[in-house]
Amino acid sequence: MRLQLSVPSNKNIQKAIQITGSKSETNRSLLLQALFPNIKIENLSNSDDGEVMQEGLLVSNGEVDIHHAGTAMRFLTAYFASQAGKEVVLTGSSRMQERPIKVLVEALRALGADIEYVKNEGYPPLKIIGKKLEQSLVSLPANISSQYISALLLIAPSLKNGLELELVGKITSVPYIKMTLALLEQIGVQAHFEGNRIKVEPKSMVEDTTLVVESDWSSASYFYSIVAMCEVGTKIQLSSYKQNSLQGDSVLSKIYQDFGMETQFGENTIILSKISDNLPNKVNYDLSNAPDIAQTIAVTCLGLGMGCHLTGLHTLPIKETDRLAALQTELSKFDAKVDIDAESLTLQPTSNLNLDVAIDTYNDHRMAMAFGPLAMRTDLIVNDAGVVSKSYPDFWKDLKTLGFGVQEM
Ligand SMILES: O=C(O)C1=C[C@@H](OP(=O)(O)O)[C@@H](O)[C@H](O)C1
Ligand SMILES: C=C(OP(=O)(O)O)C(=O)O
Repeated sequence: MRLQLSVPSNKNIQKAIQITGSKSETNRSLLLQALFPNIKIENLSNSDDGEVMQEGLLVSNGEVDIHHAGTAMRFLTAYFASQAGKEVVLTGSSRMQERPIKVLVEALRALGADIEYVKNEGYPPLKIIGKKLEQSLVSLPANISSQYISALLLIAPSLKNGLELELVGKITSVPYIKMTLALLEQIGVQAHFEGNRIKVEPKSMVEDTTLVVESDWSSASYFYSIVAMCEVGTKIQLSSYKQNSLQGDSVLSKIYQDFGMETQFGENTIILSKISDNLPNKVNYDLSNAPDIAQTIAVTCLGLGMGCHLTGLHTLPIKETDRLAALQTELSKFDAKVDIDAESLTLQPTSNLNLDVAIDTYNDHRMAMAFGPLAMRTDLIVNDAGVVSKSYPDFWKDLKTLGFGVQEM
């Protein structure tokens, strides 16, 4: 699907949008529910990633294809490895077969798991023969993806002696690890995270518990970007959100103050308001705790004619696409000057944006959604716009609700 996007006729938007549950919280909650069936879940994500996780958890034998879903790949690897009697080949899209998983496989093998690489050493697909894992202490690198750590923590309470992890190197994407621990706590599992060690106690049964998934803050980022590019006075209400979020991307409410915005927290809602046009020329952020909003912020800066220096982006090259390279290519189509290195991106302020640029999306939902808001500033085309379904299938419909022109070509 190729979409032509154009600016809303009324740039002073006043609308309300309901966003579905966080895909990160959803996929964790689903795994916990598979281990402890008396858990109930509310406000599940309607994303492709949530669906493949749900379907994957139902399989006992045969092939499980999780397509592009990193969390499903990593969480299900740990799940199947720990389930005696299950035997699967866990595979994914061609990009998933390029996303590394060795750190997790080696940690699980050290705990006693039976996992083999079907094609290339260190990458999916994996043949997993489920076993009762007997070991309870393992050490693993923490600087590549926090998802390996969350995967181990999620199965930890179901292991006979629980689990103790020693994290080696600088820990990346820390809020996602804390989210996992917070969900364990909500179901009554005891866990401690201090320095580079995490210990999770075993638990054979949990009380009846309902996990209420907060809506997705990474999805909210695109509305922050839209409001930032609107007239002063614009307000968009999003639900269902809370001030004490488990999601690190809720840092958006602070970051977007730099773009002349304010976030008001109500009961279950946030209202994003544009309150000032007085903006700095350049902003700097370390996004090692919130890597998924890097694309949104870079495009907001482009749209507002601001520069930015974004650091802590060392995980971006192994996500749905190499996001650093993809950002550089696509931002440059607007005549922007962009420099990247292994962990940072620098965008120079750009005043005149090229017209009718066609954005390539590289099978990456966030490339499509990050550039969508730029239609506030210039008409543009988004190629393969259907990629948004990975995390936010209703994205284009919601943009239409705000008055954007969204035309299939
Ligand atoms: O645990 C999670 O739910 C996630 C962790 C992050 O990955 P990394 O830890 O690989 O940075 C993030 O980018 C991803 O979208 C979701
Ligand atoms: C990196 C992402 O997802 P995953 O790693 O779960 O595929 C994302 O949603 O931005």
